[in-house]
Amino acid sequence: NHLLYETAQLGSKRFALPPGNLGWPFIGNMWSFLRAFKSPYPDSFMDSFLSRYGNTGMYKAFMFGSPSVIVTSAEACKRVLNDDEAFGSGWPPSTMKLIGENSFIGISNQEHKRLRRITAAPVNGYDALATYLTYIEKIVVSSLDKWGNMGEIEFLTELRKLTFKIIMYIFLSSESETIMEALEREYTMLNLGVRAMAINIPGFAYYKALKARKNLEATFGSIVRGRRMERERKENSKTMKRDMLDALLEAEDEDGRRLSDEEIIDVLIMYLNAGHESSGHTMMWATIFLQQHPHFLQKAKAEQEEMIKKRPVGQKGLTLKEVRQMPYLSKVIDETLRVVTFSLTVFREAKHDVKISAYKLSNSLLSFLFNDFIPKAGSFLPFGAGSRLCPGNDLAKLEISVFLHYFLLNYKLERVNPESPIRYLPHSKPEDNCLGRIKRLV
Ligand code: HEM
Repeated sequence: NHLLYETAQLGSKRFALPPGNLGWPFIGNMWSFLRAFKSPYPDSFMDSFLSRYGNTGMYKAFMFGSPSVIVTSAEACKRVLNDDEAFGSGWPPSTMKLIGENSFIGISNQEHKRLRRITAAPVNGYDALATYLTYIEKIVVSSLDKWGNMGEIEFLTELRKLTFKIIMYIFLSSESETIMEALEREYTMLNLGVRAMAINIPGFAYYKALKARKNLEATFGSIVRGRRMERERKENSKTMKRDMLDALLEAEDEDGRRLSDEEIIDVLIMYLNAGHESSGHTMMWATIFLQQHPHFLQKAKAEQEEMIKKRPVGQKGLTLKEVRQMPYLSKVIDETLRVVTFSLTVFREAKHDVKISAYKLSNSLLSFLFNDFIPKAGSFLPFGAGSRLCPGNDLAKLEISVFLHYFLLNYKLERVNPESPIRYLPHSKPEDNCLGRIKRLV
């Protein structure tokens, strides 16, 4: 179920703002938000609005430094996500500083459209996915094999490295372990700052995140400059392998303007972040949930075994057609996405006052996915909707399906602390990063 927020220009004319409260001076509702999300009951944050103001689906609040409206009903969320005329990106300035002013959350709708055109098909198109499948499969098989021999591992940490390798390969053709490990560590710091209070003082998460951002900028900067030089040297070489960085370096607008290094760096920082955290966490949760429910695990495994039996003799590995015909596994992934709600919030800014239901919304807005889910067609939006629908949705489902295919057929996870408490920020995960052993089935 969806829950959107909106920053409101207080002082209504024709319509009333939704019910709610603006919390404490300066910090608004952030304290109760952080308290709830650092407790075992994150839902208590929204529950307090529900119990005080009723199930109106929209609530006035003060979040992330702005007066806001939280929108919780799927209907209202869809209205907002699909109305580009009334709403633009509205992420808090503190987040923008971390993700980049030239990234998709900082640029005009027109520029956003252009960069989506350049980047979406090469990430998510059928041909692209068919090409990536071979690489994803290779890396999933070798990673599982390696983890099987490693003893105790932080399963989530390893999965994040795995998904990071995949997105690095797609964008930069890079397979260098050292670069990857260093970048991955910086991303962990960056993300801890994204939903923290924007306190830029040594020791605070946001301060460390800004430092991580600087390091990411420096590394990507040297990668972009290096590639420009390499391309100049090999100007006419047809044998050069092309990846997303080449596409970004070649892109021109109607006036022949090319993207600057700064613009490319921000797009890379954003894509590589969005493109690995989410799928890594989803792989872990799907594995945990399946193991907690052996009946569903057996059904999911049986589907994979059945599929392999039907394969033509001589076929090695998965085909894209097979991956798209795993109805049960696909439901397992959807259910995981629904329960886990990886994208807790998205933010939008109203360009002018907008009336939704009986309420006025203005300024900026963000969405939560909420857990009192009443199944209704069109109310499940794990990848968002409208012009900012996740451009990596098919890639994500492909990665997760390939991983679960090989895991279910050959491995099991033995957790060290199956009752480990859960952390909800920046993303839900067991506190011990799912410490355990990956064991090969005999
Ligand atoms: C389970 C995995 C994933 C989930 C749940 C997820 C979820 C989302 C959601 C809800 C949005 C919409 C944000 C908004 O409306 O402001 C989004 C946007 C985005 N996602 Fe994903 N995502 C996933 C995987 C990926 C992958 C693999 C990539 C990389 C290719 C990716 C790249 C992006 C980018 C670049 C955006 C910004 C799009 C824009 O503003 O136009 N995501 N994602």
